[in-house]
Amino acid sequence: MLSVDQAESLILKTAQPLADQEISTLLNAQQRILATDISSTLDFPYWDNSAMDGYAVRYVDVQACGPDTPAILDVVTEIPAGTCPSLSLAPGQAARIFTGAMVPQGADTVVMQENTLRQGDQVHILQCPQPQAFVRKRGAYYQAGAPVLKQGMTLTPPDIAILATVQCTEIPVYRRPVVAILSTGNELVAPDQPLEAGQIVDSNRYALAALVQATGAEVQLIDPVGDTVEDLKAAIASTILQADIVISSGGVSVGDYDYVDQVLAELNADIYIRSVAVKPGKPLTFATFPATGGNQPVLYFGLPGNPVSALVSFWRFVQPALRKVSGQSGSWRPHFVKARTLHPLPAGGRREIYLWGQLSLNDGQYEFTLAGGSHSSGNLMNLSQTNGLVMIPVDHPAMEAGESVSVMQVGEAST
Ligand SMILES: Nc1nc2c(c(=O)[nH]1)N[C@H]1C(S)=C(S)[C@@H](COP(=O)(O)OP(=O)(O)OC[C@H]3O[C@@H](n4cnc5c(N)ncnc54)[C@H](O)[C@@H]3O)O[C@H]1N2
Ligand code: MOO
Ligand SMILES: [Mg+2]
Repeated sequence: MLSVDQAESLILKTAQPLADQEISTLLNAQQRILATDISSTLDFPYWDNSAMDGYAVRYVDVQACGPDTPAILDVVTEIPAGTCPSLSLAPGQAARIFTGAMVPQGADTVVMQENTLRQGDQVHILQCPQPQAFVRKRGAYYQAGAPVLKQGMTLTPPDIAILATVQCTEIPVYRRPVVAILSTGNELVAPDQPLEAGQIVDSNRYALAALVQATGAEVQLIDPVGDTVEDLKAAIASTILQADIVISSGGVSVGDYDYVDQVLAELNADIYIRSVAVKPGKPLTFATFPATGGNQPVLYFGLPGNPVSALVSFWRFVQPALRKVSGQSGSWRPHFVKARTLHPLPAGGRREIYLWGQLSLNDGQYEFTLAGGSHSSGNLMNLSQTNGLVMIPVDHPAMEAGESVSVMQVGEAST
């Protein structure tokens, strides 16, 4: 049995980024992973432009003015946004200008309309502006050629605004990994089917699909498979041809109907992990199948069937691998924060324990509220709104309320 750290290292060493790239449009770029650095041949702002509705002036013409001694300038042109000024300002002249419009040659300062008085073809400047006030200079925010977005970034709405601004409309992104989700078990019934005695509704399929989708990968739902070697073998054999990653749940323990490891071996998978010293989630299978068609090997995660075990195993081991395979830069590992536990916690044993609950941020300090009810791996009813899992190290003594604990963040902390 491997320790959690050993299992994590082995998985992350084996998982490699998909090399394949594709082109995304701006409207589909949300959450995609950028495959190259992006720079632009354009400065930003593209040209000197006004930050206010008002008058473009020469600073020297207005530097001595005030409410009782206004500078009086001839308004010689009007420049709405989107037009190119047709003349240069000469001494004593001003241009009527609007927010976003190009500042004309000769002008270096914009006076906001509120500090002026318009009289016919002339404008009275009533307040002396700062030199270069309200002029957004060409290249002030970005100079052509500099990197603006980095390879490996997960694109967010502000990044998409930047891509549009630099006119990058064909965005090189990594192909999204295809992740197949396979539930195993004779007892499984679909959520909309009548439940017979002894059956259980297949919740793992939906929870895992949601978790995979949240990483930006593409979900491929496989029909649930019964506990026979033949059915499982057929299902896994066909699934590995269509997916980059396969996640199954159930059938990885030691029961007579737990066939996943046997089938993987019969299909010539390389099995790296069969169990991990973690609770919940001890029976975790991690294997690979050789690459087909020159791509990366297919990764196989056989998660335990217990609904909480399946989720915790995903958060702890699958999600980091998925981040790496997707081409994300930065740390793929789960994010742990130090928090104050609001409840006493049990002692650790021979396995690293994860207990679920709520992480909140109060006055700059994280606090962890342990979910009430049973922390059995078969109880998913108290998992609702889980955003943190407190980690109790191997052989750690019991903890009192108020002690500092390590919490794996699996959602946004509430405030
Ligand atoms: N003798 C031993 N028995 C068990 C051990 C052990 O070490 N020795 N380990 C236990 C632990 S820990 C876990 S975790 C489970 C893992 O079991 P499997 O991965 O083999 O999963 P199954 O036996 O198929 O199912 C376990 C449990 O989960 C329910 N289940 C399965 N699939 C789904 C699904 N898609 N949605 C919702 N619930 C599901 C299933 O009905 C069972 O109740 O093994 C222990 N046993
Ligand atoms: O490892 Mo099992 O997941 O403890 O219930
Ligand atoms: Mg079993």
